Amino acid sequence: MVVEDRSRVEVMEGNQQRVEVNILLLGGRSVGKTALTVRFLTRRFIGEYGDIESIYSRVDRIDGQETCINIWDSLAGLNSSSISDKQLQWADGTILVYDICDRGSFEAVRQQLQLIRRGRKPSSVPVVIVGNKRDLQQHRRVSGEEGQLLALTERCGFFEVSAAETYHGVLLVFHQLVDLVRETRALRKSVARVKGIVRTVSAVFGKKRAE
Ligand SMILES: Nc1nc2c(ncn2[C@@H]2O[C@H](COP(=O)(O)OP(=O)(O)OP(=O)(O)O)[C@@H](O)[C@H]2O)c(=O)[nH]1
Repeated sequence: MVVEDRSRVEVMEGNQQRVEVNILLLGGRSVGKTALTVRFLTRRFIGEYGDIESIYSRVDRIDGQETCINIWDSLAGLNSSSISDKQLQWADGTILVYDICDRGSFEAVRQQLQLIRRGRKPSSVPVVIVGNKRDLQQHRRVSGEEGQLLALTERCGFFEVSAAETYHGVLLVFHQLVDLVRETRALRKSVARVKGIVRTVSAVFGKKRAE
């Protein structure tokens, strides 16, 4: 029986295990993907970021488990809702970012969600939706309720944050997604285990019936 195990568990010195989680950041232009990534990695907000697409890593201890979080900070293309197959295959979980002052970026998140979920069960692809730039309340174009409703109907996590103002909210976003990825992996493993038992039992009883 072949069980697909994407846990990528690495055994380190002293028999400690390190888990790897790949997180893909998507969203329209200038919604703050790099700002969120930099905030999470360095606790800082710089203000201006170049147009660079990169994969960054940070190691955290989450629930007593050493976890290497790899973050693919994608560049929004001309068509802000496009996602490559390579990105989808790489990601264990996705953060979809919109700017609360830009309705177009909210619609782009809706479209990206459809692309990610194409032909897959919602439970197999953990997604957290993030409304960024919460500090710019006077320019708000997307209400918190709209964001929440989208997340609820699509079974995603949801946060409104300000990469410019706080580190803690940003930390919660990344950690919630890591939790969701770990739950999904555990579920996948137990389903595979049950399928294996069912197969063994059917093989034994099938043989007995044939004798
Ligand atoms: N006021 C405010 N500005 C923010 C916030 N987050 C990001 N910005 C600003 O928004 C602009 C775009 O931020 P980026 O992080 O470069 O956005 P991006 O989504 O990576 O942009 P692309 O490179 O186009 O994909 C920058 O000028 C940031 O300073 C925020 O929480 N509040």
